This record gives sequence, C-alpha cells and structure tokens, in this order.
Amino acid sequence: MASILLQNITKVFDNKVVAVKDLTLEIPDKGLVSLLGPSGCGKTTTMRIISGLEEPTAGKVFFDGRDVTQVSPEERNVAMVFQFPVVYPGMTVYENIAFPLVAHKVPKKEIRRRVEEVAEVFEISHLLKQDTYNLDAGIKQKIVLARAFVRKPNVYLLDEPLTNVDPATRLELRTILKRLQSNLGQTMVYVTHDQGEALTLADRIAVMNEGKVLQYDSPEEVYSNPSNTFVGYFIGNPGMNFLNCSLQAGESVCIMQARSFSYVLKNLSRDFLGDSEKRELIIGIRPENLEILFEPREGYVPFEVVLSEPIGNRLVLHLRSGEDTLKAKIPRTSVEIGQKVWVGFPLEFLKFFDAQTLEAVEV
Ligand SMILES: Nc1ncnc2c1ncn2[C@@H]1O[C@H](COP(=O)(O)OP(=O)(O)OP(=O)(O)O)[C@@H](O)[C@H]1O
Repeated sequence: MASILLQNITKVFDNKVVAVKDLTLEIPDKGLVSLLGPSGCGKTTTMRIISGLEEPTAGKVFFDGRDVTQVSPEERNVAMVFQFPVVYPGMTVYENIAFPLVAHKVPKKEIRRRVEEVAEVFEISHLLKQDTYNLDAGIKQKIVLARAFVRKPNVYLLDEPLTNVDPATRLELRTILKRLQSNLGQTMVYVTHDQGEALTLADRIAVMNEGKVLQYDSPEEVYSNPSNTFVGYFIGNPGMNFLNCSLQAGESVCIMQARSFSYVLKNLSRDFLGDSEKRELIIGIRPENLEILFEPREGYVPFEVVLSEPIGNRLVLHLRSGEDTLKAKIPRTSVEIGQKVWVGFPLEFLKFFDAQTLEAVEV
C-alpha cells in the first residue's frame, strides 16, 4: 500500500514535446484515482513516471513520503496492466497467472491458493489448464489482470485496460475491479479516455488536458461543478452547453443576454454584478438540466428543434435560436424536426465561466 505524490512533474521528449507540464497530484493510500483526458494529454506519460519506466525531466515522485524519483520500477513494486494484453505463449492460463509468484519464489502451495482465488474472482477458473492460444481479447485481459492481482504490490497502475475488450466483458470487468479495489484496500491509478469508466470506477478523477491537471475532484464534483469549460464539455454525454452571454443588471435581478435572446434570471440578484452594469460571461448548463416546455410560457425562450437523437430511454434534442444552439436531454417523447419548444434556464443549474480565462466564476 502506498500514497503517491507527484510534485511539479514536467516531462519533455526530444527537447521539444512537452507531454506533462508542472503537474502536482496527490493520490491517497487505498484511493482509486482515474486520470481522464483526450488522446495525447499526457496520461500514459504520467503513469509511466509513477511506475519508474519514465524519468521526469523535472519534479519528484514520492511513495509514502519517500522520494522514489531515482528508484527502479522493480523496487517501487508496482503492478502494471496495459491496453493490449500480453499473455505468455506456450504456457497455460495457470502458468501465466502464477508467473510473478514463481519469479519471486513463493512456495508452490501458496501459489496454487492465490492463483485459484484470483481466477475465481475473474471467472476464469475453468480455463486454468488451457493454453492461451486462441483465447479472445477479453479473456486475455482477464488473465493479465489476474496476473497483476495475484501479486500484492504497493500500487496497481492500469492503463486503459478495458479499451480493447468487448462491451459485455468491459462491464463485467469494471464491476470486478471496483469490488477488488475496495476489498483489497489497495491504491489504484486508472488511465482512461472514457468518462463513463472514470465516473463509475474512481473515488477521484484527475481531468487532464495538454499535460496539465485541470480538475482533481470526486466524480460528482467534476460533473456538477466543472472548474472550467473544458471539464464541463469533456464530461457528460453530451457535454455541458455553453452560451456566450452578457449578464446585465435589471432593476433588481440580472438578465442573461445571449447572442439571439434574453432571459430574466429571476433569482439572481442584481448585486451579483456589484457596481458594474454588465459582465461578459460564458454560461454553462447540462443538457438534462434545461427546462423544456412544449407550450409557450411567459419568460421562456422559443427554440427550434433541428435534430432529435435517441440515446437509450432519452432523447437528445439539438435546438437553435438564431445564433445560439443548445442540446437538451429529455425523456423519450414524440418530437418533430422544425417544431418549437420553450426553454427555461433554472438558476440552480447554471454555471458561470469567465469569458477570457474560461475558469469557473463563483456566484
Ligand atoms: N517516447 C515518446 N517520445 C516522444 N513523444 C512522446 C513519447 N511518449 C509520448 N509522447 C508525446 O507526449 C504527448 C503525451 O502522450 P501520452 O501518451 O502521455 O498521452 P495520452 O494522454 O496517454 O494519450 P493516449 O490516450 O493517446 O495514449 C503526446 O504528444 C505524445 O505524442
């Protein structure tokens, strides 16, 4: 078990590619932390720096308060699993899983007990005597995960382990991993570009972009209170809506002036603007938090439906009013393309972002 501290880590490849920029991150002992971000944002590099496979250009890595920046991967005692499962050919499933224990000269009886235990967890007990030849990617990844979990390392580092497995096995493995992690009480770092995976698995998510951590919070917080527009857009399906607005002072409340409509924010006191008469902001709201009416109502803004997309038992409506566009997520119902709906913006769900820095602004 270990807590991990990455302190001001920078990694530059070939003197020009800055993969990680001054990144500081604290991963608590027994925590399950997910590094989430788009392709190329530096997740794998960060993971390789934790494992010791990559040396940072600047900054330090601590395990349980001990500086391990110069310590080898073996001595750090981490178990790593990558996207593409590597099973050892010419060995049975049992031998594959037992491999790290044999290498560490664990007594045979103990090896058998641990292999059988972990095989049961990953539901591959029936395959233990088989050769690994001809097994599908999902089963191979189960074997690789079992080989990682048969050990008792300081930290488990999992780099997109479910990306190449079929959807049914992916769901099954998510549940197994979550259960294992909480039963074992081991520190786990999980790299993914799949927000669904991060939101369901992790205790805390580090949302990354361009080599930086933009927000490090619980799944609930990154979803409900994104610290900037990137996080709001990247998390959620579809992502958060954004409207370029000027927030203007009315008599006692504020008025949201978008490019093509205005909307009175009845519960937002004029005091929000202080001494100014108006402020340029980006207003964000999640698609499921828009209020959608099929009849006109005073104060609500008419939008036209330009597309209606079914997602499971929900509909995603693409809406337009002049230059302003929104996506709304509503329960399935019959909606015609070109029909009008009336939209309300409940204050409790509105997020305000600075128009220049794109960072969240407190209300
Ligand atoms: N060994 C390397 N040499 C040169 N550039 C590298 C090397 N490894 C990574 N990079 C570059 O560093 C940046 C971050 O890469 P990294 O693999 O860490 O991102 P990632 O978020 O894991 O992406 P992906 O999800 O696509 O794996 C990218 O621009 C990548 O091309």
